[in-house]
Formats: sequence, structure tokens, C-alpha cells
Amino acid sequence: MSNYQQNLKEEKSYLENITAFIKEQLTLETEKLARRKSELIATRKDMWEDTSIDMNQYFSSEVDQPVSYASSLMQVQQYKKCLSSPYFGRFDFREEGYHHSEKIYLGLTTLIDPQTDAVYVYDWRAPICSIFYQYELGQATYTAPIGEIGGEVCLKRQYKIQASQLKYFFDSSIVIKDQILQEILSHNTSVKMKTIVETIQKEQDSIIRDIDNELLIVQGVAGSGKTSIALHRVAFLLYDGLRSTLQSNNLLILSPNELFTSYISDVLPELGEENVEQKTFGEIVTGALAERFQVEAREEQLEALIELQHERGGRLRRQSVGFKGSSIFKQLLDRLLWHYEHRLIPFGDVYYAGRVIENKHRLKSRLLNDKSGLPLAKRLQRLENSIWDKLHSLRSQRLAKIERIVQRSEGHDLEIKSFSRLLSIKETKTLRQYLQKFTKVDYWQVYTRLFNDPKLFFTLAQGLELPEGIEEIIAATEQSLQAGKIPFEDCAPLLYLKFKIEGSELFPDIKQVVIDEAQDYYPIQYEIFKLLFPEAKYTVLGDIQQTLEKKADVTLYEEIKTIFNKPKTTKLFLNKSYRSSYEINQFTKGLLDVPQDYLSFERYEEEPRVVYQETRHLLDQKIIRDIATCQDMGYQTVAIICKTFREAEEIYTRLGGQVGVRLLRREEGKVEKGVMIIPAYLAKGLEFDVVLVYGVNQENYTTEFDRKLLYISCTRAQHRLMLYYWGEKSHFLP
Ligand SMILES: Nc1ncnc2c1ncn2[C@@H]1O[C@H](COP(=O)(O)OP(=O)(O)OP(=O)(O)O)[C@@H](O)[C@H]1O
Repeated sequence: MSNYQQNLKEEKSYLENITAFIKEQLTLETEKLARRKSELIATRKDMWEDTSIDMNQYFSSEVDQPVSYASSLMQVQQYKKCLSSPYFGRFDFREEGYHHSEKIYLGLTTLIDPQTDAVYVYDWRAPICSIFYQYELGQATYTAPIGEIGGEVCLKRQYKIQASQLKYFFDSSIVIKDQILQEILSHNTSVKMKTIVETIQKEQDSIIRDIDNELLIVQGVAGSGKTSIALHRVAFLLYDGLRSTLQSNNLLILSPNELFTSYISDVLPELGEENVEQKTFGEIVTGALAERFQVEAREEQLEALIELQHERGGRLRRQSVGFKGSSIFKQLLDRLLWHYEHRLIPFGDVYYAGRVIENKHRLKSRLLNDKSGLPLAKRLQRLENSIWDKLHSLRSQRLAKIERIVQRSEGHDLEIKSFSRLLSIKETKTLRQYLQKFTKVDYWQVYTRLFNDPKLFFTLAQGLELPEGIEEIIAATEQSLQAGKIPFEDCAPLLYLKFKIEGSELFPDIKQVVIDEAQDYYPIQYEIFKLLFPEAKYTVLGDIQQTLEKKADVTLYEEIKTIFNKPKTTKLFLNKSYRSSYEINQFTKGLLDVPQDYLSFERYEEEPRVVYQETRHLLDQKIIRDIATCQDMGYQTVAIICKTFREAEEIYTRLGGQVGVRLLRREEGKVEKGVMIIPAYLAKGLEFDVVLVYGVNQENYTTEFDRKLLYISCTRAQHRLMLYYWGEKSHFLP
């Protein structure tokens, strides 16, 4: 028997044993589950029917039983999941000081024999499994809970197992054989993001498993796996085997929009973890401001910025957006807060029962000397409380005095005591209103003051670098704030002031925050994250080349470092792209203004095509034919990417009747098989088998902002990329 056949025999037999073990465990757990279910039902029934039941006992079983039921259910689900493919890799490791090597099989979840404690399969997140991702054959080390362990990797093997059958396996001498990656990446894209555990690359693994850093910044080119890494990292952090285990409610993912949230929603459950909370910045804004104000959505802002690029108003707005998001504006807001606290609070003397009980200067000095570190609103509340405390002892004297006055006066129908009490309540109410003129602070009034009073604005802004057209920006902001709908660029400053003034204990449990598409946030938004999650560790992933309206470079990451100010910080780069074919990557690289030093995973397909038609009508017809061809070729997700939502709607109206297309919207959309129309800014982070970029005419794609939109659109394609124009072709294209 050849070596291979001997290995095959052994591997088949190992798989059979594992499959038999899983089936056995599945039967046991299913029986346990059924028993736990009936116990749970019986306890609940007793509760209603048996009045003599001991309630303490009832409540303790009411807590324990659902927990054991849920854990059984989870076990059953895990066994079911790993039955079809229990592992995907193996390496043989001979630990230093030992003669024999141990076979380590890796899968999505640990398989352990409850009787013997033998580990048949290790969870890919187990410390020892890092060897599989990090090392070739030869010397290797990993960090176990007891410290560094060294040894030798004697074999590395990968498997394809489907429906409990071994399809093939091969030994790899290099880190992870590209063969499997080739196969995975040549498939059609899926409508939901997939896991990548089988083929995580060395540099990706280092990011996923990092537990040393409090701020981990990743700059990665389009398609380098940032989002995949972010989600696998979350699963890693949730892994039981880690010393500092986190619960799913300790993590938060900040995602760019709801469409993206839905796109990535399967990854964690597939990795056997509960989904963690995901929020968009827009949701944080709505949660904090929408009760009081109508707020503009980020997408509405982007539409306006793209549409009005060539108009003076549009240019001014872009200046305003950049300025209000900057660290300079944050400094201005800090100065405004200082000024408000030191100069603008309208303190007054407090009179009660005809005498001054607090003098305004003393009140102010008490506020300014309050070293509690509490936010302003809470310090003012403490001040007010202290005034009420002082009044408390004087209240009964005052009531007695009122009673004497009432007794002497005429013209009241009520009994003296009740009438006096009523007068006292009224007096207290008036006093409260008076006190609250200076003990209540409203972030909205503080913010609008900046724009209502340009003189104050310029006094506070002394020494700060202001944008061109600042007077117009001030006037336009004043107007738009009064108009009833708050522009998106004013939401972050308002939130900043609100949280600074009132405090921000909205997310007390969050210990790890993952920020995807990091390039799209402004420094002031990072300041808000810092206020919201002060104790958290951060993973920040972005791609400077995919920045939209703002001019961004890697200095953004330096700003993020300064803002979070974490002692343990690191910045890593990913420069290999996996999503698109080699040809598409070469094409998209050429769209950028600076030479890009990024590598493409070598998967060869058709060259992208730039297609000219004389008229829009002919272009529509051509697109319809191309869609049909792509679908005949078996591609399942086809996206027509446009510059704006308005353009997407127009095309949808024109093509909708002739070919089955869906218009993707931020709030309700989700990626599905078929043809979709979507604006570029919403397609961020997503991917499709085929991308058709609509209307790449010179007039449509001419500015730097347009260039970024074009770049984002093209980098969404996995297999085919086609760009269509009439008239003159955009100068960004070859
Ligand atoms: N190690 C890997 N094994 C298999 N597939 C991978 C790997 N890394 C990335 N991919 C695939 O590459 C594609 C791009 O990954 P992902 O969306 O995470 O990248 P990204 O850097 O967030 O991209 P972008 O910034 O362009 O949105 C996905 O289809 C993902 O499954």
C-alpha cells in the first residue's frame, strides 16, 4: 500500500470514529434535552396548579432549569453543526522534551470525550491552534495559559469534509496551501458574509488573536479581509478558553449602515457564537437626539454632498462637514464649555423667607471648586440639592410664618393650614424655577449660542485654524439649526456637548469595541466613542483609500491614537487583497492617484471592460444583455452601482420593467441573489460576483470625491467588472 493510501485509510477511519462519537453524543444530548424540556414544563405547570409549592424552591428551579435547557440545546446544535464537517485541518506537534508528537485536529468547535477527557478536535481558537495558522513545518511556539511552549511541527494537513465524507486531503508544507483558498475564492460570492476559519492567513491570525493591545489599528487595502478579521476576532474574544473571557454583551461592533449589519449577521452564529450588538453611528445619534429633534441621516448628507459638489453651497457644506468633524472644532467646543461654565451661567442670589441664603458669587465659586470630576449638569444638580438641603431646616419656620400671615388676612375659602401649605408649595415652585435658570444646562442652547453669536465664536476660536468661508458657515449653520432638521454634521458636535455636559453612561458593559470602515469617521466621532466607552479596548479597521468626502491620509490613525490615548497601541497593515481577481485588482489600483503597494491574491479571470454606447438607451440595452450573459454563466449576485441614490432610482425606473432588479435601500435592504441597484456609498463593505458601474462619463466622475466613489464601486467585484458610459469617458479610466 502506498504512503498516501495508508494515510487515506487512517484518515477515513479517524473520521468514521469521530462521526460515530458525534452521533452518540447527539443522541445522548437530544434525550437530555427532551428530559429537561419536560421538567421545565412540569415545574411551570406545578406553579399554577399546586398552591402549596415552596416559592423559593420554585424560583431557584425557575432560574436553573432554563439555563440547563439552553446549554443542552446549544450542545445539540453544536453537535449537529459539526457532524457534517467536524474538522478542517490537522498538525502534528512534538513538544520540547517529548519523543512523540500529538495529532491536533482543528474544527469550528471542540470535541471532547466526556468520559476520558480526550480531545478529538480542538476549537480553532484554542491557543495551540495558532500554530496551524502561524507556522510551517519545523520549530514553532505558542502561548499557553502556563506560558510559552515550544516544539516541532512534523506534519500539516488540510481536509475537505462534506456530509461527513472525506472528499480529499493534502499535506501542506507552506503556511496554508493556496489551493483551498483558490477554491474558496473562485466560488460565487454569498449574499451573507462567510467564515474564513479554514484559510485565515498568518498576518490575519496575528490580528485576530491579539490580546495585548488596548488599541489595535488595522489599515488594510480593499478586500484584505478587515471585516472578516473583525468578526473572527470577536469570536476569538468570546472564546471560553481565554482567561479574560468576555460575554457577548461586553462587545459592540460599529458598522457603517443597516445593510452592512444584515450582510455580516451570519458570521458569528456560524462560528458558534451569539451575535453581538451592532450599532451604526446614526443609531447612536437617533437614540440620543431623535426624541427632541428631527435629524438628518448620514446617507442624506452624502447624497447632498455628492449632488452639490459643483455648486458653491455644496463646497461650503463640505467645508462645514470637515470643520465640524475636526479636532479643531472639538477644541472650540471645549472652550465653549469652559466659557459657559465660567462666564455664561446666570447665577443669582437665592432668597428665602426674606433673607439671602446663597450669594451668586459663592455659588459660582462652589461650582468651580467642585472637584468631583462629575459632568457639569451633575455638578449643578449637586449645587441645587445643597441649596434645597439648606432650605429644609428653614421650611417649618417659613410655613409657620405663612400660617400667621394667612391667619391675619381675609378672603380665602380654604382652611388656614391647607391654604398655607398651598402657598408654600407655590413659593417652592417659583423658587425651583428661579434656581433652575442657572442649575439646568441645555446642550442645545450651549451649541446654538456659538452660531447665534459670531463675536463669541471668533473670540473662542482665537489661535485656531478656521476654514475658508467660516462666516458663511456660521450663518448657514444658524439658519439650518433653526429650520427644524439637524444636519448630520451638527449631530456629532451636539452629542459631544450632550455627553460632556450630562455624562454618557449608556453602555456600561462594553469592554471591547470594533470599529469597521474606520476611515469614514471624523475625529469628533472618535471623541464621542471615547466618552461612550471610556474603559473599552478598541479594534479599529479601515482603508484610507476608501474615504469618501473628506481628504484623508494615514494621519487619521495618528489622531485616533492621540484621542484614545491607550498605553498599549499598535498599528498593522494588510496589503494583500483576496476579494477580486488579479485583473480586477490591477485595474482598480490604476484608478488611484498614488501608486499602491498592494498585492493581489493570484486568481486569474477576465479583464474588466469599459463599454461605450452612443446613447443612454443603447447603454441600457447593452446592460440588460450583459446581465443575461452573466446570469447564464452562473453568476448569482450582480450589482449595478451608481453614484447616488437618485441616479439608482432613475435607472431602476428605466430597467425595472425589462429585467428583474431590486433597488437596495439602507434601512430595509438586504443583499439577495439576483440583480441589485445600489449607490456606491451603500455598497461599501459588500461584494458581488459581477459589478456593473453605471455612467462612468467625464461629467459624472471628475473630482477626487468621484474618484473614491469609483474606486469603492470597482473594488466590490469578485469575478467580473464592467463599466459603462456614453459621451466622453471619465479621465480616471484607462
Ligand atoms: N483568509 C481568507 N480566506 C478566505 N477568504 C478570505 C480571506 N481573507 C479575506 N477573504 C475573503 O475576501 C473577501 C473580502 O473580505 P472582507 O470583506 O473581510 O475585506 P475588507 O478588507 O473588509 O474589504 P473592503 O474594505 O473592501 O470592504 C471576502 O469574500 C472574504 O471572505
